[in-house]
Amino acid sequence: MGFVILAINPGSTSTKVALFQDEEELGRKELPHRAEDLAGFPRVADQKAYRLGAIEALMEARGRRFEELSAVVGRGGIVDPIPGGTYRVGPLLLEHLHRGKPWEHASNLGGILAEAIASPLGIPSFIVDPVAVDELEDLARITGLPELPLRSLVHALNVKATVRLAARDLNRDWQELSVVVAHLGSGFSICAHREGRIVDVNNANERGPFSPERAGGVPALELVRLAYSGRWTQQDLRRRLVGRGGLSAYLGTTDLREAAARIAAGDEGADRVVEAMAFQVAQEIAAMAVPLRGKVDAVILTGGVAHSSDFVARVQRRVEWIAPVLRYPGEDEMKALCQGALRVLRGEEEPRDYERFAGGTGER
Ligand SMILES: Nc1ncnc2c1ncn2[C@@H]1O[C@H](COP(=O)(O)OP(=O)(O)O)[C@@H](O)[C@H]1O
Ligand SMILES: CCCC(=O)OP(=O)(O)O
Repeated sequence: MGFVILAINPGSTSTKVALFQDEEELGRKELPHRAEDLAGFPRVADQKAYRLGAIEALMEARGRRFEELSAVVGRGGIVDPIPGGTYRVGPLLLEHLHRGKPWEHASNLGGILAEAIASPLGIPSFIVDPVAVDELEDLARITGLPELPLRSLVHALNVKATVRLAARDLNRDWQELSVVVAHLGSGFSICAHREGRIVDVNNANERGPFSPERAGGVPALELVRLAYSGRWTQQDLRRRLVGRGGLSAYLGTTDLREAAARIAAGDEGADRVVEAMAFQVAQEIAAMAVPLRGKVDAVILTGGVAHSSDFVARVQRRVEWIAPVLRYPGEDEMKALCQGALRVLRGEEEPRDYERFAGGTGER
């Protein structure tokens, strides 16, 4: 008898749901949420009942029952800084997923929804490698202002799943590898991954290259000037930096495919912006070779943008002097969630104890 696992991955405009029998995927569906349906909820956690209803309707429509499940696993969100791994959703973790501090992220709902389904059934609920994973080396935290230390915010779920894939392909143990991983999605996480830990990262919302929807690092003093110009509310400026920055700000689209079509039609401005994005990605990759002391087994490109052979080539020609470039386009976070739950259910890995790490700064 194997395990039946429901995986839930909430994003800002949809909830992805997948059902697995062990590693075998039985089905998956992306449930879209219209902006007007979410607009009535002041806080992300307030969407719990609404999204739960959508998942219940999907299960019913597919003739599946929650009672078949062995466990429910959700993408985890912004909680206290914690090391990577699979965490059982207990009372403190649940409280912190609801709290959404210092800001809210849709993925906080993953653990909340998993717990809401699992708890009445008496089965475990988990989160795996949440965006709050913090395994940084101490030096990486120092920014130049003690009151503004680097906070680790990273696409840890896909980063770690991709390192495991690369290790398999290189015939190595993933916990022995030293690699630079660039997760290139709507936001970019570029990190140094050494011996199983993300020892440095740009922070997908605040530093490093611009991305399809995020501004990345911008001139700090000019940002202060904008913030006090009276032309921006805090919320609007945040949205400009994370959501309407990067490609969106320059080209009015977050879709690299649309940018590519414009370039193919001779748009030199679009070409310049995409080239700049690749240049900044390469710069950040090179920077991440430093914490690895130049001993880099591979540079790994993953995420939706890695589907673009043109973009990969623009980055590759600037970084191939560092190490061989491996490409794992897209992501399979649903599978990664299932695998994280399975490792614990099968006793291959101990579940992590959130209480043990909560309340810390990430330094350990
Ligand atoms: N086949 C593709 N070719 C080129 N770009 C792609 C392709 N698929 C996705 N992208 C680009 O990847 C970016 C989104 O990446 P994705 O990993 O889907 O993001 P998210 O973080 O929203 O899950 C968008 O700019 C999109 O245009
Ligand atoms: C900030 C790291 C997580 C993140 O940005 O996720 P999304 O790109 O899915 O919003």
